[in-house]
Amino acid sequence: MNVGIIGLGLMGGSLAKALKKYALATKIYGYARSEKTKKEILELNLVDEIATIDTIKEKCDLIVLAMPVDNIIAFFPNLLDIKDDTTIMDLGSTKEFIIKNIPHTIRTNFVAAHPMCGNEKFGPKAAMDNLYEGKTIVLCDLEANDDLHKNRVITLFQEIGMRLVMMNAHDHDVHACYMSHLPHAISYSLANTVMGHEDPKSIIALAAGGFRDMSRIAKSSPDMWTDIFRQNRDNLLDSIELFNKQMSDVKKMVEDEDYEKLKEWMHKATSLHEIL
Ligand SMILES: NC(=O)c1ccc[n+]([C@@H]2O[C@H](COP(=O)([O-])OP(=O)(O)OC[C@H]3O[C@@H](n4cnc5c(N)ncnc54)[C@H](O)[C@@H]3O)[C@@H](O)[C@H]2O)c1
Ligand SMILES: O=C(O)C(=O)C[C@]1(C(=O)O)C=C[C@H](O)C=C1
Repeated sequence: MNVGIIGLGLMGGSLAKALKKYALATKIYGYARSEKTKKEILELNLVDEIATIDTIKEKCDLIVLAMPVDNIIAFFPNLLDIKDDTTIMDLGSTKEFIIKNIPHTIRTNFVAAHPMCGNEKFGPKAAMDNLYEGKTIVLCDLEANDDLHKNRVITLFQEIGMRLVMMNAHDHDVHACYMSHLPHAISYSLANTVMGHEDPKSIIALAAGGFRDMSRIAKSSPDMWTDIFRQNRDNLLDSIELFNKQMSDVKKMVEDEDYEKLKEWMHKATSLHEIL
């Protein structure tokens, strides 16, 4: 099968590497907008050929949309004339808004996927070996897909060694909010809190595991995360409200010097480690 990847950053570039490693594609085509990115992608040997959108539509059995979530939606008009047997798949971190915006004529071709793996790096240089192996891939609303498209995507991720989880898009967005989007909001908030208070020298000198762990994802791409927060706005607002309640609870316990209650509250939180 020929595969075309639109957006060759961390996720698209790493998928290209996995396709090569497991010999899952006859040929990998890549599409990028700028000459600089095209050159970078070829230098990194991520794809076999940089191609136009028309060539990708003509040659590819599977087209992967691996760009920020608003750009995925903006790209749909380019795909209205794909062949019936061409599969489209996205890797976006949100699902409900993307699925609502798929033109109905290509709905059966479009498989909504969200790999639960990644890191804070971005751009073609971030592409890495073995990003997907052993990780979870969430596939949403598969009942809307023709068997050909559904099975093509399922087989691909099974061959890479991913764990498949099927879910409806609404539930996905609620869970992805608590597992990923809220943690990013908290990490960005922590980074801004500390940077507004500490100078770079003390950050370098004193930052040990705790701050590094909590702030790592604050280095993630603002372009990517602004789109995610916009698309999952309602769930994010609900989760921030719950988080703020926890912050005011801890503030009150410390203010009141209610250390017994505080310890109980911390014990409850440590029980997360029985699950994770
Ligand atoms: N980073 C993660 O940990 C992670 C994990 C799971 C899913 N995702 C999702 O995967 C998608 C890609 O994320 P990423 O981390 O690879 O981002 P990235 O910034 O590393 O890569 C995205 C690439 O797409 C390119 N691009 C943007 N718009 C384009 C367009 N219209 N045409 C062609 N190229 C375009 C950018 O130039 C960039 O190279 C996003 O939708 C994101 O929500 C990310
Ligand atoms: O591990 C990280 O650093 C990530 O940001 C990966 C991560 C997350 O866990 O939040 C980020 C976005 C996703 O859509 C899925 C996974």
